[in-house]
Amino acid sequence: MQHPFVINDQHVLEIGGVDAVTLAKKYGTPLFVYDVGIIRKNAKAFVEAFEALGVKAQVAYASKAFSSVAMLQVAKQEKLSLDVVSRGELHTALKADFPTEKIHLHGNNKSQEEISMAVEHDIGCVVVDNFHEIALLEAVLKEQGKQMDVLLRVTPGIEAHTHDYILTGNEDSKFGFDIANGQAEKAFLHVKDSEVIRMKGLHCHIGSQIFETDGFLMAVDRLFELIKSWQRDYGFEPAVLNVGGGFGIRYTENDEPLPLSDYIYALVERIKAEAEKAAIEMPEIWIEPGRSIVGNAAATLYTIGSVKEIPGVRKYVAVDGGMTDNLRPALYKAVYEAKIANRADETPVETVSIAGKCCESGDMLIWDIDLPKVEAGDLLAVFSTGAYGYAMANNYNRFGRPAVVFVENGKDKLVVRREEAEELTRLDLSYE
Ligand SMILES: Cc1ncc(COP(=O)(O)O)c(C=O)c1O
Ligand SMILES: N[C@@H](CCCC[NH3+])C(=O)O
Repeated sequence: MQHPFVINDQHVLEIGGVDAVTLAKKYGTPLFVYDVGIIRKNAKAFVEAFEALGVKAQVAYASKAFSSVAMLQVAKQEKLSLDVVSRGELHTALKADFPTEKIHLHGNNKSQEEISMAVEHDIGCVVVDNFHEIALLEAVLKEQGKQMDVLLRVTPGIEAHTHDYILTGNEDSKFGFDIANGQAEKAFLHVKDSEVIRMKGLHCHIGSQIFETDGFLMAVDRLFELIKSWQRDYGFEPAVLNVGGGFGIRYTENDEPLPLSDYIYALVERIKAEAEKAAIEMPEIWIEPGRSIVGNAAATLYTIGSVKEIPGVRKYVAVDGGMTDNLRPALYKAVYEAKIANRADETPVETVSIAGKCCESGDMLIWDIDLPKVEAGDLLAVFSTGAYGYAMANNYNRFGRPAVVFVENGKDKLVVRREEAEELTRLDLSYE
């Protein structure tokens, strides 16, 4: 299935029960449109899989994929926990009145300010990443007279490259404590003896956009090797195992995502078996899905402007957005599918390339896509833009960031206002 939306009898794409032409007229373009029902369905798929297996779990939405007050309110309604990686993401969570005990702070270089804010608001846990941070956290905790649960982020030496997994002897990563070279154990020994840090368990994250369960299972095996040795040497038993995010979604026909519950069934089975072998109590399982919660829930609507044909070479179809609202094609050569939203069931007749409007030749949203004959004023819907789209939006060329609309059961609501040109000078100070 190319996209999860409906084409109505006026031949127009509908998202969450509202047609794209109406949305574009009402809110302008470029416009991120989320079908909130899909976000809820994705969240429930994880939560209900754990419930069905009777396993204690936390599904922490990785808010880096798309953070806004409305999004975090939906996450809260769906009983998710939350992974934040910055002061801004934590601030957004507080604005959304997210239960602080369900917030986990991540980051490979957390500042004293971020750590202080987390401790001040009594968040649920800090995922510690390096020795510098352990010292900062201890100092802040002592200063505020508090204690904090932590997970130790370890690098298990497994790197997932979508379909294959590479075992690297010496993990080359800016994140976490390496298991192989003993850093993880050194950090564990420090944390275990701390008066203010409570060692709750282990965390690992092997990558993103992963389509198979094998990589996760290999990571679980590595974690249990570690747990068994720490259990033998120090009597350690983890209360929590956090295996990160990375569950893959469909961008194009080359992507074949698993049902989200499949990852959970496989993970729980392996963790149960390993816990039994190690004769320890089944730990709580935490996961941190980002992309798989929001990625396929949104499309971006653009208005087509200039159409430039270079005979025998290429037809460039330019839209009113580009790398400022979707950096992924320029950054990762990411590939997307799209449709002309106002004539969504028309048969493609030509191959064109979709250009953004930034002053960069590399600002291309889609190379070589088959579309019906397009003209200025047509509406282009690019699918699966819900994760790392708005989140990585930027102001290059001083374009304002697009608006975001949530649609559910035929009702649309603006949840992030469009950034207007006047707002782009709000931080500028005069030099006259
Ligand atoms: C630690 C951590 N957790 C969770 C995620 C979310 O990943 P995804 O959006 O692929 O589920 C990431 C990003 O890769 C991450 O670095
Ligand atoms: N931003 C990336 C993923 C980074 C995942 C976070 N560690 C993307 O768009 O695919």
